[in-house]
Amino acid sequence: MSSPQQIAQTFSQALNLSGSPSHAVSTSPTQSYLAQYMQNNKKPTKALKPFSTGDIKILLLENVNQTAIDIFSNQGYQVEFYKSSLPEDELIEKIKDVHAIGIRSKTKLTANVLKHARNLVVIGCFCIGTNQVDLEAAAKSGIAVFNSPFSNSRSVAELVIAEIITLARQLGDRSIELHTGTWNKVSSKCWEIRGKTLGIIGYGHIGAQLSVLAEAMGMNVIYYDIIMIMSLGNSKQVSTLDDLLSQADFVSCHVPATPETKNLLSAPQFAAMKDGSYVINASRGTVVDIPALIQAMKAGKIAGAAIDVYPHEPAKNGENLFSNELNSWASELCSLRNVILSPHIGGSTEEAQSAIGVEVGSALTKYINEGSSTGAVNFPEVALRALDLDQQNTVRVLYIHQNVPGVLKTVNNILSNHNIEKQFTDSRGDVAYLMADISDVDIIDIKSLYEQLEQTPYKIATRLLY
Ligand SMILES: NC(=O)c1ccc[n+]([C@@H]2O[C@H](COP(=O)([O-])OP(=O)(O)OC[C@H]3O[C@@H](n4cnc5c(N)ncnc54)[C@H](O)[C@@H]3O)[C@@H](O)[C@H]2O)c1
Ligand SMILES: O=C(O)[C@H](O)COP(=O)(O)O
Repeated sequence: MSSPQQIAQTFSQALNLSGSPSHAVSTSPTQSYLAQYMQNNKKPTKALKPFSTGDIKILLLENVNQTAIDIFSNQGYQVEFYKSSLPEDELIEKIKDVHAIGIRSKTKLTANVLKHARNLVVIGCFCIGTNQVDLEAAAKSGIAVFNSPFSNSRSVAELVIAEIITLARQLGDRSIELHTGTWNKVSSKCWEIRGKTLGIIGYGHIGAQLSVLAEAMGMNVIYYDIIMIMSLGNSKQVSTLDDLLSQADFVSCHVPATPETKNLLSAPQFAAMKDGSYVINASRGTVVDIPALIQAMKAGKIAGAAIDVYPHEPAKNGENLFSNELNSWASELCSLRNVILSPHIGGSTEEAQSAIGVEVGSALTKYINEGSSTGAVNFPEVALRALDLDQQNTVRVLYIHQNVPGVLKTVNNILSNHNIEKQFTDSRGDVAYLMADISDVDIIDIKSLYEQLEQTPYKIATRLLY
C-alpha cells in the first residue's frame, strides 16, 4: 500500500468531496496546476481540489479496534473516536461533515440519518451483521457499505460450544448458587454432550464452524438452511425446520435478521421441540420470541437457554437491560433456572476485533483512496489496478449513477477527448458504478469534466482522483 506522502504527492490524486474545507498540501505537480487555475479563474469549482489524506474525516463509534485507528491515522485521515454508539440527534450532527463512518451492531444508520450525511462516501460495519444500516438508502445516495464477513465467526462458534456444555451441566446455576455460599452438588438432569444432537439453523460461516467443533466433541449435527449447502464432516442437512426441531437436543440459531427470520422460534416451534431440549441464540434479537421462550421454559418443555442478543440492546456499557420498557420480559427471564444471558459478546474477542479492524479498515482506505468497491455489501463491485504513478495528468473518474439505459454513452462522450486507459463498470439493482482512468488531462479539463458529469441526468455521485 502507498504511504500517505506517496498518495498525496506522487499519486497526484484528488478526492472530490463537495463542501469539505481545503487543506491542500503544496508539493504535487497537479497542485501547482490548481494554484495556476485559481489565480486565473476567480471562482474555481468549490468541490474540485487536490486530494490530501489530511482532509478525510472519519467518525468511529462503538469502540472500533485500535488496528483500524492505526490504519486510518497512518493514512493521515482525521479520526474522531467514541467508545459507544451515539443517540440519533448527536449522530445526525456528527455525520453531517464526515467522509467515512465506522460502526458495529448498535448504530442505526437509517434513511433519516443518512439524508444528513452531506459528504459521506463510505460506511464500515466493523462486524458481520449489516441489518443496522439501510443498505438500499445508502446505495441510492452513492454510499458504499463494507463489513467483515467472517473474522468473528470462530469466536461465536467457540462461545456456543461453551454454552452447550454450560446448559447441559447447569453450570450457570451452580456458579450463581456458590457465589452466595450455597453448596448444591447435583447430577440429576445434567448430561454429557457426547452423542447428543445439535440442530443448527443457518449453516453459513458460523453455523458451519460450529458444526465442525461440535462433531469433534462427539455430537451428531443436523442443520436447516434455506439453501442447499455442502455438509461438513458427518453433519446432515434436513429439509424442514420442523425436521430439525423434532430431532435436536440443542437448537442454535445462526441466521441473519430478515423479515423471514423474525420470531423464527416462537410458541409453535418450541412446541415442536423435544421435551427437555435447549435453545441458543447468538444471531440477532429478533430471531427468538423471548416471551414465548419464557412460557415454554415455565411449562418445562425447554430445559435451558443461552441468549447473547436481544430485540432492544443498551447502547453502552453500564446501561441497564431492564430499564428499556420494551424489554419488560427481562426480569421474568432472569428468574428462570438454567438461563445464560450474555451482553452480545459472541464476536468480542481480541483476535476477532483486531482482525475485523484490519479487514474493514483496509477496505475503507482502498475505497477512499482508489475507489475500489470489491467486497461492498450494497454496491456494484468495481476495481481497477492502481493509477500509473509515473504518468502525470492521469485522472481516475468514479461515477455512480442510476442503472438506466444510455448513461454509458453519455459518459463516454464526455470522456471522449481523452485517452481512456482503462475502464470498468458494473451495476447492482438500481445503482451502477463506472470507474475509468483517463490520460492527458489538465486542470481546466478536470473542471469541465467534473461539471459535465455532475450535470448528467442520472448521476448519483462523482469523484475525480488525480
Ligand atoms: N452474537 C454475535 O456477537 C454475533 C457475531 C457474528 C454474527 N452474528 C450474527 O450471526 C448471523 C449469522 O452469521 P454468519 O456469518 O454465519 O452469516 P452467513 O450469512 O454466513 O450465514 C447465514 C446463513 O443463514 C441462512 N439463512 C438465511 N435465512 C434463513 C432462514 N429463514 N432459515 C434458515 N436459514 C436461513 C443463509 O442461507 C446462510 O447460510 C449474522 O447475520 C449476525 O447477525 C452475531
Ligand atoms: O454482527 C456481528 O458481527 C456481531 O453481532 C457482533 O457485533 P458487535 O461488533 O457489535 O459486537
